[in-house]
Amino acid sequence: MFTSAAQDAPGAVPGRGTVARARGLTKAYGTGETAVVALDSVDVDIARGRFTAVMGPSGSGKSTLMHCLAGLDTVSAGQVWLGDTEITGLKDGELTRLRRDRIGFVFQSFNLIPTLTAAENITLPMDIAGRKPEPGWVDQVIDSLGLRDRLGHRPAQLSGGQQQRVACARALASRPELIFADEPTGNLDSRSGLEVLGFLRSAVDDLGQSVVMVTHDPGAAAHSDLVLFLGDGRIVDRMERPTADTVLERMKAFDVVRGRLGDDAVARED
Ligand SMILES: Nc1ncnc2c1ncn2[C@@H]1O[C@H](COP(=O)(O)OP(=O)(O)OP(=O)(O)O)[C@@H](O)[C@H]1O
Repeated sequence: MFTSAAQDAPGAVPGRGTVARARGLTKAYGTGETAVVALDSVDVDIARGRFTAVMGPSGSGKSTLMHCLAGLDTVSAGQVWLGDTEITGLKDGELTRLRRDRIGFVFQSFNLIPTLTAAENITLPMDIAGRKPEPGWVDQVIDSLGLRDRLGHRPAQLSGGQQQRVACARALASRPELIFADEPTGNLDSRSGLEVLGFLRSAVDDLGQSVVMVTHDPGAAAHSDLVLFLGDGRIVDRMERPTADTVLERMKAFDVVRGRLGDDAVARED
């Protein structure tokens, strides 16, 4: 049975279960008059086996939310869980292991090691952990990304789209509980971007993965199942089955509100 708190949290999907969640998540940078509240008591459930996009105006707290959910940043208040593990309060070493073993990351800038081949990059986190990949799994990931004939290449010998596909394979190699993608198409041309988005989609549909993607691009968000909209450090809206047009319309509403606030500020100065 669901508690009302779980059902009310943005992102919750009854019957799915949550792969990550936060309650009262607050993150402030600095202190005193210069303090910036990047996240303001956020409650969120990330549904297992779904593709969730996070959108919002610049400075609304998207990256901060991702970093706090992924244990890349400490929180000022509140609690964060990955599965049943409360990550707020874990020691640095425990957090490092949790990120390495249970979370996959895809960044805008690929973050591949230039001296290693594609194959070595893909298995690097598992090699560091001293873990053997599940038989057949890494092969399945490599084939579904079309990387079989590129495995011996170094990053500089690959196109941007191919490098990002290697980064996706690395994120998936350990069969993580949750994959975080931070603007994964930001450095790609539209065709390569579509390939990466299609892969993240099939990682959810065909491989049973859970994905959270931060993006500025309504077209990218349209590949997700659910968009969470952040405004001023709070989740202010959610949209199931988004399309590029409906997401764009919702984002325009932020500009209208900002415009009104700007007018009010001018009026006050008068
Ligand atoms: N290290 C930091 N020190 C001080 N303030 C920070 C720091 N990181 C983020 N902030 C502030 O926190 C707020 C949220 O930032 P965040 O990067 O999470 O927003 P965002 O929605 O990801 O923005 P963008 O779309 O521009 O990347 C902003 O006001 C930002 O200036």
